Amino acid sequence: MTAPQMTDATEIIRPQAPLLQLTGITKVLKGQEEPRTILSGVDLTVHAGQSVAILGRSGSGKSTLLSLIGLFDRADSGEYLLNGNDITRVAERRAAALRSAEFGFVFQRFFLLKHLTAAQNVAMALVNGQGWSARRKRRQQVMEALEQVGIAHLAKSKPTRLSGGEQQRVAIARALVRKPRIILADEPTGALDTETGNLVVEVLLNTTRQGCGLVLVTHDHDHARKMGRVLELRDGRFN
Ligand SMILES: Nc1ncnc2c1ncn2[C@@H]1O[C@H](COP(=O)(O)OP(=O)(O)OP(=O)(O)O)[C@@H](O)[C@H]1O
Repeated sequence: MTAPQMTDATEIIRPQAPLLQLTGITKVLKGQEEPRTILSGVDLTVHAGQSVAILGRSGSGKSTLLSLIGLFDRADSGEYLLNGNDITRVAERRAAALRSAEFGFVFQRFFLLKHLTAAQNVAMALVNGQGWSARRKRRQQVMEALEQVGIAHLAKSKPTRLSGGEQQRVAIARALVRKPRIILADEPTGALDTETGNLVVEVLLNTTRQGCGLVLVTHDHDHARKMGRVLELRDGRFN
C-alpha cells in the first residue's frame, strides 16, 4: 500500500480516497430578504483523472457550488471530504492553504495583468507568503505549464497581443503551475467562439489524463458531453 503523504497544507493524503466527496451539501442565502435555499442536498464524488460537467439554468447554483468546493465559502450542512479529510468546517487560514495547494481555478474572464508577459502572468501564481521560489526553478515550472497548454512559444507575449483562446490558455497555465490536484472551471469558454472554446475544453480535459480532477461548469451541452460525467443542477440538487 502507498504510504500517506503530507502536502504544503499539512494535510494527510490517502491515495485511495476520492479527491473530493460532497454529501448532502446545503447552502441557504441569508440576505435582507427571506432566506433562500440554493443547494439542498448535493452529492458529488470526483476521483483523480475524472472529469465532471455541471449544467443548470442560470441561477441554479452552479457557481455557488463551485465556490463551496473551492473553499471560498462553506456549506450550511452536509459533509465535504478532500482527499479523505473532513474539511466541512475548515477555518479560513487552512482553507487558504488548501486553495493554493489543491485547486487550480479558471474563470470566464481571464484576469491577466496587461503589462506582464504570458510567462510573468503564470509566474504570479508562484508567489507565496515566503516570497518567490528560486528563479531557475520558477522559470522551469512556468515553461512546463505553458508547454502543457501548447503556448510555450508565446511566453514573452503580452495579453494584448494574444487571442482570447491564447489568453485563456495562459490563465489555465497559471492555474496549473502549482500542480493542483483539482481544476475548477467556471464557464471557461463563455467568452470564446465555438472553435476556440473546443480547444480550451481539450486543454482542460488533457489535465485529467495527467491525473487532475476536473469540475467544469458550463452552459454548453457539447462541451459537457466531452466530460466523463454530466450532472444537472436543478432545484438545488443533482437529478
Ligand atoms: N452573494 C450573493 N448574494 C445574494 N444572492 C446571491 C449571491 N450569490 C448568488 N446569489 C444568488 O444565488 C443563486 C445562485 O447563483 P449562482 O451564481 O450560483 O447560479 P449559477 O447557476 O452559477 O448562475 P449562472 O449560470 O447565471 O452563472 C442566484 O439566484 C443568485 O442570484
